[in-house]
Amino acid sequence: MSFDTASPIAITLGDPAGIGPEIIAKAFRDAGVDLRGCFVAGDAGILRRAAQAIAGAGAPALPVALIEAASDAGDLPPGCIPVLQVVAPPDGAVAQGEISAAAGRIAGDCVVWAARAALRGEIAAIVTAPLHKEALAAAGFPYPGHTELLQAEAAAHLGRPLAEVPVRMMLANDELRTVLVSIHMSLRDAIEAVSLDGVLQTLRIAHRALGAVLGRAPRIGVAGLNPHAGEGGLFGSEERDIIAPAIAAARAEGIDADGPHAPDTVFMRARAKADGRGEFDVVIAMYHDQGLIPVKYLGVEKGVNVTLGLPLVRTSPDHGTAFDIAGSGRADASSLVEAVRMARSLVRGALVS
Ligand SMILES: NC(=O)c1ccc[n+]([C@@H]2O[C@H](COP(=O)([O-])OP(=O)(O)OC[C@H]3O[C@@H](n4cnc5c(N)ncnc54)[C@H](O)[C@@H]3O)[C@@H](O)[C@H]2O)c1
Ligand SMILES: N[C@H](C(=O)O)[C@H](O)COP(=O)(O)O
Repeated sequence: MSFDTASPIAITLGDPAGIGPEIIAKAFRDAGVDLRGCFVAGDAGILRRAAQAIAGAGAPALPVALIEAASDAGDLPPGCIPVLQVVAPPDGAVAQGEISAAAGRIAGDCVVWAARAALRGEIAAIVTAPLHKEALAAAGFPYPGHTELLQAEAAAHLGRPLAEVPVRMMLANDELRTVLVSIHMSLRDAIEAVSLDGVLQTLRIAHRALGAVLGRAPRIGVAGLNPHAGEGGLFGSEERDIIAPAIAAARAEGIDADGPHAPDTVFMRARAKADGRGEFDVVIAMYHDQGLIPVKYLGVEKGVNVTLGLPLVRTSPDHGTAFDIAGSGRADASSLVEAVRMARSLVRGALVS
């Protein structure tokens, strides 16, 4: 699939009770060049409040410019926040730092709007500001996060069952990438989800997506599930019975997969060294925290979340709604700016199926 690199990029508002609107306002203020051609799919009033929060009470804030259509985003000069009003304005001010169904509804509706616009080809990519999963659930969305919501929107658009549009979460910074076998589920369920099909599908998706970006087969390191990758069966059998056969099947397809490796050391082996290369281009992690802790630990300001397998480009900062600092103006916008940069490079390289 090819993408129109001149098309605008939608940044979804995120949960208005969290730091999403503030980091968006900060990104437009401090990284105007990177944000050219981007617009906010959201609510103008919430963005005005966020712009004021980062400016400080009484200080002049970055103006919000309402646009009529996504295609107007590229016409605006830097020094403003282009907003397309895609939701009804909330009744009254949304309380910051609190979970609410109303805030979850606004956050979710903005993502649905952006997903449909991207699937219709009206925008080049989606960059999602963080939403709160409990608020999303309180609003009645039957998805744990963006990834699953976007998968459902894509499947509906393509007229295919969900299982035929498999997606995976990748977290990446300039030193390390990881792709997860399973995402938002309990640890018990995640252990059950380590299946031959699930690991093999993850390897295929990572191979295809990263191959498009790197221009060669990625070197994929596969983590085990158990301590020391099972220590020869002493600490578990999933490596021998499930993960190793999945790696062998992938290798038979020409995928450069290696492992299973001890989960506590495979990430340091993959991490880029001074020459910019690590032993692996990406690590396949067996569950959410196994993969995300190493990447987030390298710096919440650097990581980018990318959904692999979608027929659209979607990136996101690697952090959440940070209710503890929402409204203070202290939130760091770097990861959002990285997510915009990553979205642009993916639009150019088409890291999608
Ligand atoms: N892309 C997303 O939508 C996304 C990503 C991760 C978490 N979440 C959701 O966000 C909610 C809160 O999650 P959490 O508390 O576990 O993680 P969090 O990332 O919101 O916060 C963890 C810590 O990091 C700090 N922090 C986070 N982002 C920051 C930034 N940009 N600048 C400065 N400090 C920052 C917070 O203040 C907090 O101390 C949950 O509902 C979670 O599911 C959403
Ligand atoms: N798993 C992600 C993280 O911890 O950063 C986060 O929950 C976002 O997930 P979605 O992109 O599916 O909303």
